[in-house]
Amino acid sequence: MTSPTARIRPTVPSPRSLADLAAAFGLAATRPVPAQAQVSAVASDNRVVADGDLFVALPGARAHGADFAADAVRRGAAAVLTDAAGAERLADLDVPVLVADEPRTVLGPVAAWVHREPAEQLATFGVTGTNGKTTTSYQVDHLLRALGRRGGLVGTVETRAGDQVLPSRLTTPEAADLQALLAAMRELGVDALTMEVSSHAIAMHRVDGVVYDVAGFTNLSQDHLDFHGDLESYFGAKAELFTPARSRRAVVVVDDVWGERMAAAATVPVETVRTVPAPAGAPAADWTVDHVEPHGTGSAFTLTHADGRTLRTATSLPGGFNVANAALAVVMVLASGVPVGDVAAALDAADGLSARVPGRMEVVAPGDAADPRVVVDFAHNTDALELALAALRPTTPGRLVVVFGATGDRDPGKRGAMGAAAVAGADVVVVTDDDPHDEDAAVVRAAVLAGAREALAAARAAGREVSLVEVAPRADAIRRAVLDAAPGDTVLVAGRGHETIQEVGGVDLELDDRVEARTAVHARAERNTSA
Ligand SMILES: CC(=O)N[C@H]1[C@@H](OP(=O)(O)OP(=O)(O)OC[C@H]2O[C@@H](n3ccc(=O)[nH]c3=O)[C@H](O)[C@@H]2O)O[C@H](CO)[C@@H](O)[C@@H]1O[C@H](C)C(=O)N[C@@H](C)C(=O)N[C@H](CCC(=O)O)C(=O)O
Ligand SMILES: Nc1ncnc2c1ncn2[C@@H]1O[C@H](COP(=O)(O)OP(=O)(O)OP(=O)(O)O)[C@@H](O)[C@H]1O
Repeated sequence: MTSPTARIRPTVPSPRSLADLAAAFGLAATRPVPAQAQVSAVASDNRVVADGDLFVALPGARAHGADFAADAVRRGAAAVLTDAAGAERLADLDVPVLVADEPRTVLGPVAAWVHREPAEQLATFGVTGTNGKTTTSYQVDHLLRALGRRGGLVGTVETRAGDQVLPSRLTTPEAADLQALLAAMRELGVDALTMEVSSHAIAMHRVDGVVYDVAGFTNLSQDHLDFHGDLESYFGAKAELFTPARSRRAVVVVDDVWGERMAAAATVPVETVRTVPAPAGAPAADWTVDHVEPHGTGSAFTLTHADGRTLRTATSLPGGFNVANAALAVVMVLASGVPVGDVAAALDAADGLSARVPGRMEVVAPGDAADPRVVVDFAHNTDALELALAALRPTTPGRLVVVFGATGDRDPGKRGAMGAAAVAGADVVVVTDDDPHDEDAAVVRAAVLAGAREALAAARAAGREVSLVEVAPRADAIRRAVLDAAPGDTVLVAGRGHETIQEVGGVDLELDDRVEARTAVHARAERNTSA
């Protein structure tokens, strides 16, 4: 995770009275607030504080923000908001200090207030779910731009505000940064915001202060249980998004039981989308997808509402799960009130849902008579890995090769399952490193290999020959997989997608799977020409 050094914020400050802020939120101050005191923006990290900011010093797992308040003031912070413990440490600070019981729970509404509720001046779309948030949000933004809107995008890969693009640190930014970003978008003339809403963000109040016009749910499967503890808590965190405090309408994919439960749990109007044949007894969905057919590198499909509205379009991304993402994106835009005829016309003009999503089923080499196809994907949990392999199998005449690992310091429970999923879905399994973080990479690989080896016996009993190798570091694994593959094979490099930094033992190493894969493809070409 790179340190924050910059953030997108409005260029023209529009200060508000600190005394009015304290009154509006019932915040006590450690000393009287001067009547003329003003704040123009909010920051919760001293490293991005600018002149006139309110610095919010949050208690955290690794530090208390109060430790950074003096530096924040040196950088121009005009006031501090913190909890009682923080206020005790800041008795000598020479700016006003406001006190809240739970600064994290007021941070979002306070930042929205300071920036004059920017989310209310944008059409806002939020996407949550274990997998598909990035892909779906890119498709929503693509469709909104095709409809002539000036789209803003916030998510795992990047933050786009008008023509400003900044790489992302978090999938969902902290509330102070998010509200500054929304205010900057408003200033730039952006009129529609699409963003990913992670379950961490909901649980940590990062999106408090935003009520999404439309909130979408992709799916839920095992991930992030190291943070949420169990699936029910993980589900509960996501369900919070589909309440009046956080959204006005919900669109829920009901392809799995968690989707059905989410549709039932939502306390805002819900439109359901079913993209696979309904199991017996399942309630009818509002929207259904059928007539799915191969279309270029992806699929064409028909979306039909129970009231007869229908449209046919396509996504350029492979796999049934990308039909689900595309259908969700279309229904989210329809749910915002855009007539189906306008959406259909925009899709026709924009070649369907054809957003290129960095590191999501990104084709590095198309494959030809001399070389294998090489694809880089972000699949980094069991469900995603299974689906990514299944998506590539039908267009792989030769062997399906997968190069992947598991993240260190996260969710050890999913490592064996990922190893097993790789053996079940591929012909050649290369276990390597993902982002080890501070964990011993060999220990992580061993856990993945253990699950793979167990599945190997079952695969061989079923008559499938699967080869399993361990190669580290990751760059060598990618190179070896590409050099050893044959024409007609597909090499899937999974887990890191768009990422360009690998965190190993606290050190940020430059590593981009796409660059490594491309280099290996060129090495094949040189080997073939010199042969
Ligand atoms: C579990 C989690 O989300 N923790 C986040 C949380 O950490 P924390 O509360 O422990 O804060 P801390 O690091 O102790 O710092 C305390 C306070 O001091 C401030 N500080 C800290 C250091 C400094 O130099 N200056 C400074 O002002 C911090 O901004 C913070 O307000 O607040 C920090 C400051 O914003 C975040 O950096 C940190 O995200 C960590 C790095 C993280 O890895 N988060 C991941 C798990 C995450 O949020 N992932 C989801 C996506 C998940 C998915 O779907 O894949 C995401 O939305 O990105
Ligand atoms: N609807 C889906 N169902 C299951 N798997 C999916 C779906 N959409 C994408 N995937 C798989 O999950 C991976 C992650 O997709 P994407 O980045 O769109 O999801 P995400 O929720 O944003 O992930 P993250 O929160 O980690 O950024 C993809 O590379 C693909 O392998």
